[in-house]
Amino acid sequence: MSEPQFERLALIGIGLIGSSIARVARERNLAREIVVSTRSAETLARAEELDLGDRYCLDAGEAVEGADLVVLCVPVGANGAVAKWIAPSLSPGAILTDVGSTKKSVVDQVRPHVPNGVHFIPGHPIAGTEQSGPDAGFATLFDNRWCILTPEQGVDAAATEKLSAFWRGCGSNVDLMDADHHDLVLAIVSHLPHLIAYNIVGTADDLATVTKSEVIKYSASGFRDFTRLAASDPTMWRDVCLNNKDAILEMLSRFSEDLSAMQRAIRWGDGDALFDLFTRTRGIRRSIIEAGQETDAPDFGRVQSKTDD
Ligand SMILES: NC(=O)c1ccc[n+]([C@@H]2O[C@H](COP(=O)([O-])OP(=O)(O)OC[C@H]3O[C@@H](n4cnc5c(N)ncnc54)[C@H](O)[C@@H]3O)[C@@H](O)[C@H]2O)c1
Ligand SMILES: O=C(O)C(=O)C[C@]1(C(=O)O)C=C[C@@H](O)C=C1
Repeated sequence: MSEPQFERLALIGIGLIGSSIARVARERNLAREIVVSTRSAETLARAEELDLGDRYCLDAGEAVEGADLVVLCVPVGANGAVAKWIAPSLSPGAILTDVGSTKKSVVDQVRPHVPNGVHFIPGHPIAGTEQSGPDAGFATLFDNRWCILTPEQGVDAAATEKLSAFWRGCGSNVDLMDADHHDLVLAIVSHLPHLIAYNIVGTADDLATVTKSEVIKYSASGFRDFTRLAASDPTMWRDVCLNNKDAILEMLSRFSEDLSAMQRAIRWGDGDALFDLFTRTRGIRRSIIEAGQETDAPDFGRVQSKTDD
């Protein structure tokens, strides 16, 4: 087996994403030592039971001491406080990154705390599930998925390449882009679908005629796909909404316009408009499958694992 790329990997936050990184890093020898830190003693104990790391610390500052790679795996709104906490303990030359679903607000929160000589390179693996907590992770989560890095101008190119190689080691393809562009793209491909799912499941639940038992009984239909997304972690998605406000509002307003156009086509019996749209969207699904971006159908049999929040 080849030498690990990093001597000491510190994971701050050990939920779905942190524990998946721990598992893949261990399995593929990406770091010589893995240090795990999270804010609750109960979750940390569970991480230890699952043998996710080599050392476990409740103190995030202690966890990052001597680490050459530090990955923040906490809800996006928590990154500023964590960065402030760990900043005095970061080693010169270390790479500091994160996995947050939004990028501009993470940069704004973290950047002011980054000491000179530490390479801060924000990141986002476009891979996940509706589950959370340390039990939910798995080593193959990042296989064949994209990981987007948003290095700021002037960041050390060798550090960016080293982090890219780490994510390739995790199984991902890596793309680099600007943080604002990331937030706009993710608003449409990830954030809006989740908001639509939360909304449709909420609407169904509010309807007096659709009782909860009927929702469960008939949910082998398309509705079930929405319930999976709508089961995603409330803390994570609250933070995504609050931290990508402008791009999400822009996409919601475009979506509302298109929904009104569809409403109009239905009202006026414009079958051609509906048929053309449905044909276009079917083509998009087919091209995603051809590009190998769609793997298995969602596994509804997975057990819901718990998180500490
Ligand atoms: N779940 C996904 O599908 C997915 C995919 C890609 C990226 N992300 C991003 O990854 C990050 C982690 O998500 P996850 O799904 O692993 O969440 P998770 O709920 O499974 O784990 C979150 C971890 O952060 C810790 N934490 C929570 N609040 C904290 C706080 N205020 N201070 C310190 N630690 C705190 C928790 O104890 C837990 O260990 C988020 O920023 C999310 O946007 C999630
Ligand atoms: O597949 C899912 O369950 C996800 O929600 C994963 C998903 C996505 O929207 O694709 C969710 C948020 C992340 O930031 C990245 C990935």
